Amino acid sequence: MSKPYVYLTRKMPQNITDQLAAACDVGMWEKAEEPVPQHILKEEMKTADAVFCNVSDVIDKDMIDAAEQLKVIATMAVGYNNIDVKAAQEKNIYVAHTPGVLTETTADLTFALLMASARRIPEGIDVIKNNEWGAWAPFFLTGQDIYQARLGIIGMGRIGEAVAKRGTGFDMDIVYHNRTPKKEAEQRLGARLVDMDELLQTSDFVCVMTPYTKETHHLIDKQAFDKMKSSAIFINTSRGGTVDEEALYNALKNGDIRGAGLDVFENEPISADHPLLSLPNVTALPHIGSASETTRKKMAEMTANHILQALRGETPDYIVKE
Ligand SMILES: NC(=O)C1=CN([C@@H]2O[C@H](COP(=O)(O)OP(=O)(O)OC[C@H]3O[C@@H](n4cnc5c(N)ncnc54)[C@H](OP(=O)(O)O)[C@@H]3O)[C@@H](O)[C@H]2O)C=CC1
Ligand SMILES: O=CC(=O)O
Repeated sequence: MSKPYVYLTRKMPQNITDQLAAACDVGMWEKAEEPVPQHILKEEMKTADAVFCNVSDVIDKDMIDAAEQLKVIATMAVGYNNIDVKAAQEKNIYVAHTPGVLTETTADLTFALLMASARRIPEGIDVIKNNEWGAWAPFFLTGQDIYQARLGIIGMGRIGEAVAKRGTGFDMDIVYHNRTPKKEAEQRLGARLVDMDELLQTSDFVCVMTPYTKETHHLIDKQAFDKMKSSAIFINTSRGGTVDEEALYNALKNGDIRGAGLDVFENEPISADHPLLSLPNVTALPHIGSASETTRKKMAEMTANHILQALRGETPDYIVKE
């Protein structure tokens, strides 16, 4: 009997392909830093039993409908907005993802962005590298205090809570907005549920940690920036689409808010000539929230394991339920 066929959309380490090869025939896009072209992925999906994908692969209804024997789409990510989950469910195809394992690593990066933006660290680095460091000056590169500031978290889920926990170490006053209250987090972190307007109007740091859905598309728009304090710093490590980037650019340019720390963009990779990147008060990173070696290895192992589970006829440990 022939083995099931799994297709990996990026080059993965040998231990991962070995793990899969013990039970499957393995096909792989051999480049680690370049996504597989859509037409190749669609062709591979027609005959694959399993797909090992990531945040940059768009897996739409057409591709899912054309798949003849697909049993699982396993993404090496917690976010799955790039996959048409409904179309997969209609064909009883599992969509598996990697929640939890990347929570602390992503919270670390989110807090790093917050600190870098507040204390103008990229600008300081540029000053040194460009040989622009003159005499000590009383108000040179003065930033914003983090300790005892108000941290507003939109989307108090796994990562939101982990960011809030870091905030407690800085004696921050934590408020959050969610569709459902998080009583346990409130007690543990001293966080307070507020409505969106109060969060936007009173927070020193506004941090978005929701998934990207129809409901959160451009959740942070011109009206939202208008409500924020002119000293507010906006942090986004969720998905670029939760924010209207043109409104963000205008808010930063006009001084409606003080700065932004961004790990995600509407179009990734963002082009170097994107207007947002011309602003000194933007700290931008290339979607590296979960990018520690340990965490990425765990995510890859978890993804491979989900595939093996589905191909054995078991339900993968973490499937998306919508
Ligand atoms: N930059 C990076 O590299 C990474 C980015 N991410 C992003 O972070 C996201 C969150 O991950 P994780 O914390 O594990 O997910 P969770 O599902 O644990 O948390 C998401 C939270 O958002 C809340 N939420 C959902 N919709 C809304 C809404 N419309 N308004 C307000 N709150 C909302 C949910 O609560 P409720 O439903 O009750 O409202 C939930 O508490 C991922 O979906 C992904 O997009 C994740 C990892 C790395
Ligand atoms: O963006 C990364 C993810 O895991 O989601």
